Amino acid sequence: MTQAIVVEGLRKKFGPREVLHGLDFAVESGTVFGVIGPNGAGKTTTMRCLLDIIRPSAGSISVLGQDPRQAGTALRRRIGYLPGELHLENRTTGRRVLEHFAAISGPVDPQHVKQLAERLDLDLDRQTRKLSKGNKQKLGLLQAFMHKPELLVLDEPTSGLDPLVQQVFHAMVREAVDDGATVFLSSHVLSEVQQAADAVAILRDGEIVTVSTVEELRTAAVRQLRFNSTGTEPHDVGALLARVPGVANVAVRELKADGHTAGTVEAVATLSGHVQPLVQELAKLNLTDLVLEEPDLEEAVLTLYAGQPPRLGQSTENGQSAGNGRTPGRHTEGAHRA
Ligand SMILES: Nc1ncnc2c1ncn2[C@@H]1O[C@H](COP(=O)(O)OP(=O)(O)OP(=O)(O)O)[C@@H](O)[C@H]1O
Repeated sequence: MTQAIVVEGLRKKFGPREVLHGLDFAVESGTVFGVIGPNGAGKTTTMRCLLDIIRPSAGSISVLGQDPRQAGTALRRRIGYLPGELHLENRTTGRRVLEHFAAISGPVDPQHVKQLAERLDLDLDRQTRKLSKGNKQKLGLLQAFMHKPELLVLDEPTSGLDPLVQQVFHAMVREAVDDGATVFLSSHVLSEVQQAADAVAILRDGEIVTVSTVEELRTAAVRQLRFNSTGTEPHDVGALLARVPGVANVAVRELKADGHTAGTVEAVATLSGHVQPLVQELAKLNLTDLVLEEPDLEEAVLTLYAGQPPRLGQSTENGQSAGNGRTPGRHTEGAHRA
């Protein structure tokens, strides 16, 4: 697999203040890579460096096999960029804006533009000054996708879009990837990224905290567990749960007993990590009810934002993910509460 983006040791200073502290990551071609981080983490700055809108203070960047600082407009044409804020002239229409961008980005099929506008439900003949925030965002998306670029760099792409249009956007991303494109997108909330991304990098204060797949975040997150069982004493249920790795916060109580037979035992606990060891132990019980809730990924990410250190020994001295954070597939268990 080739790599559409390779970033090594990326640093950016604005005046004396460094806001990116040596980022290392790579994005495999034909995948969706999401960067999430709170406001001010450095997502936009990273994207602007990739596009050579601003220049890094140190480090190297390769985009589609080229150094953006050398490659100029030829590389720019192969990229579709949605900036965080699209600056539009007031006295023009969406159609004129797209014509302007098409002149820069190269040949655009008018039929494709028409289809995208229809899917996004965007009136291209409306004056841009009359466009709502969501409609401006649609126009921004349209100009990023319209020339079928090899790489899409999308800064907070779902911002301002209603849920139906967000679904259209996710379909557009899937289709672009099916056609071989690579997508690099940012968000400050995981829920927007988790639907689209193969790999997620969490950026905090100009450093990558972790790069992992959504599946790994899911495994690292804490789930609530609740079940009822019959024919077992509460302390036996408690002992059984104590044997399961990742189970914590256990509370067991007997719901009813008739004096002759053991009643129903209700257990609540939290689980972080893999479910299989739990399932093996639970199979020994006579369950009458079982709920294992969806993991709270937002909470897992917020824990990482809050600066809880990684737990799997993957952190290097300078706080970055080990192995350059390059491989989707590594993760930390910083999200574990148990
Ligand atoms: N041109 C600039 N001059 C000075 N500081 C800047 C400039 N651009 C960004 N910064 C600072 O760099 C840091 C990172 O900003 P950046 O916009 O990259 O964050 P972000 O993760 O995209 O946040 P947001 O979600 O709020 O857009 C912030 O502290 C910001 O104030």
